[in-house]
Amino acid sequence: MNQAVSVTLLTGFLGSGKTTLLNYFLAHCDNASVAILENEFGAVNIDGALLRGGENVNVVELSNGCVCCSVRGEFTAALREMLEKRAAGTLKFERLIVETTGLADPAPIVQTFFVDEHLREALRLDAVIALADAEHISRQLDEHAVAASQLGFADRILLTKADRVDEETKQLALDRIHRINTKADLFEIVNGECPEELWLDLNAFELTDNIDMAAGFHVIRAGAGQFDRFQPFRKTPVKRSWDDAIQAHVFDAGMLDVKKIGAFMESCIARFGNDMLRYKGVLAIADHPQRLIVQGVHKVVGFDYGSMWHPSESRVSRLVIIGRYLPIDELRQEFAATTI
Ligand SMILES: Nc1nc2c(ncn2[C@@H]2O[C@H](COP(=O)(O)OP(=O)(O)OP(=O)(O)O)[C@@H](O)[C@H]2O)c(=O)[nH]1
Repeated sequence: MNQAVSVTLLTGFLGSGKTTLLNYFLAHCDNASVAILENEFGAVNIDGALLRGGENVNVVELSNGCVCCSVRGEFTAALREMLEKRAAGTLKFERLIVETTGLADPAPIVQTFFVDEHLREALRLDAVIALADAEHISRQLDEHAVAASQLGFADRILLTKADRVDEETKQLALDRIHRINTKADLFEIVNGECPEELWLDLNAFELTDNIDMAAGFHVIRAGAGQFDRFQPFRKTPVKRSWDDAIQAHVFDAGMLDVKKIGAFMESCIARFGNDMLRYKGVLAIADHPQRLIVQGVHKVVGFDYGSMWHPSESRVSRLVIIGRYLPIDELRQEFAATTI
């Protein structure tokens, strides 16, 4: 049986540089056995034609709508078909990259990978990568709610086209992005030049025991061989703003009562699931030797016991919710009340 295929979801508003990034990757990774699922909004798929396909590259196109809404069934069907061909040996790929339309909300697409049992087994969603055009992102955020959703969902954000703007415009774009997503590391890339280590195989959806949150905000100019030279950009307190309603919230506590935390999660999801874009938690449960890992997208949630606590460790719980319009103070109180 084949191993689960790693899937990278590439999002970002229209013209943000998704195809350019893909082309750079395809041009520099000779041995990549990759399938690309392209979704173009409109009857003619232009991006598919713009991609430089190589011998090991399979481009599958989905047109006539956007995977997040009208063609979601087609999206699932296309994924299934690709997997069937892979199993039959007629389509060979070890990695799948899904390039969504610039108008797609990533939420329903991500959910597809959680909900569909067959896809869940065969595919492993690696990360959501969002591209943001330094020149236009501020205006796009003002005018299109989906642009904020794309950034809010991202595990990693790549700032493109900074070569086209002055330092002040770039700073404004960075501030704006940071207000929406404090969780994702941010890198600056120009013309798609990005080492694959920066956007592939990030394991962002792994039910791991570590939640590396709020570690700061890093910007680098990702040139050849330079990607290990991180330059911490800044750590500003998160400012709230009416138009950037998506926020990452971190909830910390000690040991939790399993029934209380279960009831809290259930009620939180029932009331606010639609506005909880993503959440992840590593929880310390009283009288249980293992970490409890929780992970979800909107109303789809999974719980799993992870690694054992070491006797010398202090058992602490951390839950991160990325969402919009959440009554955070109320949720903090409720979360705190689940401790023993
Ligand atoms: N100056 C500059 N131009 C860029 C950069 N990245 C992409 N572009 C250009 O921006 C335009 C749009 O890039 P695409 O890669 O087609 O953007 P996309 O996100 O695939 O666009 P959609 O498919 O419409 O969503 C192209 O003309 C690219 O050459 C960059 O870093 N700097």
